[in-house]
Amino acid sequence: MPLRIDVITIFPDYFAPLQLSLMGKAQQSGLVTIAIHDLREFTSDRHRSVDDTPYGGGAGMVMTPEPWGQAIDAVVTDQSTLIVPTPAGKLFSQPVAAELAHSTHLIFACGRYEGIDQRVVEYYRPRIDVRELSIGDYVLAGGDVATLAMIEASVRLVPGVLGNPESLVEESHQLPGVEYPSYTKPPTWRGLDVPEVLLSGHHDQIARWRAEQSTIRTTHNRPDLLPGS
Ligand SMILES: OB(O)c1ccc2cc[nH]c2c1
Repeated sequence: MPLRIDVITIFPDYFAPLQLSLMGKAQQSGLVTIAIHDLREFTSDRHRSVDDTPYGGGAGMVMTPEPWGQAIDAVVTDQSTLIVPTPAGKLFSQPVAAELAHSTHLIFACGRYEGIDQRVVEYYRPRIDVRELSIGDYVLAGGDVATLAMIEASVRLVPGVLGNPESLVEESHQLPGVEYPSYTKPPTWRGLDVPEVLLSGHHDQIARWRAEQSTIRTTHNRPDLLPGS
């Protein structure tokens, strides 16, 4: 059963990259199906409007609930997970990507402006799994880029998508900490040599060096990921 993904957005063109590279191959292989829906197709006024002023005042506009209700109703099943990208959401992570990779149906609701009327989340929460997710502590102009990131991080974990599943084993955020630095040919580049141990053929020494480098890199870049932190 392929993973089905429906993306609802006012900027369908943002998702053209999903036809390229690994994401494109995943769709061609039938492991994943991805459909992009223009929210404005679900409006009923001549201006195809999707936003209005916020109750309670404040700057900006809020996305009105009804187009979202119409759009989500058009694709939702009781197997769906509705994902709403928002800076206010729980933090997306590699474990969350792994969960999504093993889902049946994902619906991404890509908000813009100041976000989507909260009643959309409230309406679907009793009916299906609803997850408000953030990709980090910064604010984008909408949920589209966050959705692209979450789709790519999740789809690459769908069994069969990556040619060599071995490459998943040692990558950052799979194991505690971040991964060791990588090198390839040439052995010397602009006066910089590849660490000698990597050319030694001593696999135990290479494994030890890589574990040390992972710890050094994690300590320097992501001490929060160190075991026991
Ligand atoms: O930074 B974000 O992840 C994000 C997500 C959704 C919306 C909607 C309006 N601004 C947004 C920002």
